[in-house]
Amino acid sequence: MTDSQIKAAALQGRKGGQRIACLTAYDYPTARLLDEAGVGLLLVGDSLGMVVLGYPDTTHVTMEHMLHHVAAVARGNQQALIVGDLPIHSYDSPSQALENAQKLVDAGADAVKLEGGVRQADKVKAIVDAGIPVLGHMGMLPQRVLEEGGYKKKGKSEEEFEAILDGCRALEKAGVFAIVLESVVADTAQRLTDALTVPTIGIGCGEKTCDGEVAVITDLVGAYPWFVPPFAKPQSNIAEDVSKAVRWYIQQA
Ligand SMILES: Nc1nc(=O)c2c([nH]1)NC[C@@H]1CN(c3ccc(C(=O)N[C@@H](CCC(=O)O)C(=O)O)cc3)CN21
Ligand SMILES: CC(C)C(=O)C(=O)O
Ligand SMILES: [Mg+2]
Repeated sequence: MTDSQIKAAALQGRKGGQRIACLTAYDYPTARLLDEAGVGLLLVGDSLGMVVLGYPDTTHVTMEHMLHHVAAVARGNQQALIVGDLPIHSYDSPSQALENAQKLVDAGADAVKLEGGVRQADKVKAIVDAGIPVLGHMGMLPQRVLEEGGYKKKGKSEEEFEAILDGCRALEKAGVFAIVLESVVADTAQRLTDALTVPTIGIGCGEKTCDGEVAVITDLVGAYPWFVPPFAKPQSNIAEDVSKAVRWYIQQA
């Protein structure tokens, strides 16, 4: 087993046990701070398109963007498992998915994540068969925000629960080591967590309905005040600190 596979398997082994705390990171200083604080999984999310690059959503993110930020995060990290998001249209076929997953790994990622279930199972299998760990992502899929006309909660009906479960089961079968559940109503997220053999990692799924949590680092520290999802629980206000420091600087210059 490679180092990356060992780390992914260790996280997978935490199903129902020690909780999994994950955060996004997009640059060297943040990766270094989070790794040194003991975060076990650093996600270089395509959310960087919004909170770092200023695009209105994640559909503008390219492989070039991802490679640039994965490399920076890898330079700041020692212990954590680094997961790189495959951006929209970088995994339209199994061969393209594998080629781009390998590029993320060459840039410093240990694993990759892609959005969707049944339709993506063949891509996941191609990547896993090549020895690269894959994290699944179900529920609300931000790369489909334009088709869906917004960010909508998922898993509100029995049919939606069944559809998400089918997708998760296809991902499990294809070999993912865990699955991110995004914006799934709390009781559905809990039922999915109970039904699956791999750990679930929740965002916007309520309190402790999953085996772990992931958050966008700028939401946690209050560094991007212009788009904050309703479930964010900011623990500091970096935006205000920066404004204050800069106003002081202008004043005394
Ligand atoms: N800064 C930031 N934080 C994130 O968590 C995040 C991003 N950006 N960009 C990519 C996606 C988009 N995310 C979002 C965006 C909006 C909602 C939201 O408005 N949720 C409502 C939906 C209610 C409905 O069903 O209509 C909610 O109440 O949860 C949730 C997640 C999560 N991701
Ligand atoms: C919100 C997480 C799960 C993500 O995919 C991202 O940050 O891009
Ligand atoms: Mg993402």
